[in-house]
Amino acid sequence: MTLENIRKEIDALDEQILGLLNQRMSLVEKVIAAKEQKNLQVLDAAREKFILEKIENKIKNPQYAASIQSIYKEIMKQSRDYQEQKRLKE
Ligand SMILES: C=C(O[C@@H]1C=C(C(=O)O)C=C[C@H]1O)C(=O)O
Repeated sequence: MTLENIRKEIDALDEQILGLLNQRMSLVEKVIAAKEQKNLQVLDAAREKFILEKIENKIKNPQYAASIQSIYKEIMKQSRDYQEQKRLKE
């Protein structure tokens, strides 16, 4: 496989990842209102631990584990930061 072809596949996957991240953020938007109704704080450490454990079991190559876990930690951090920013604006 040539570099050009590999990058074409990466670009196609990035399209999918972007679509999913857009969907994830719009669900985070709904989480904000749901948590406010129940008076819950933004951070739910138990939920994040559950997500990270679930992910760990789905990683096919153990060599990717640290990278994928870091990506997920960052996704959840950005999700929390977004929620906090929204709360500050209200
Ligand atoms: C989105 C939520 O808020 C936070 C962010 C999470 C996430 O991005 O998956 C998970 C737990 C919370 O710390 C949630 O509570 O579901």
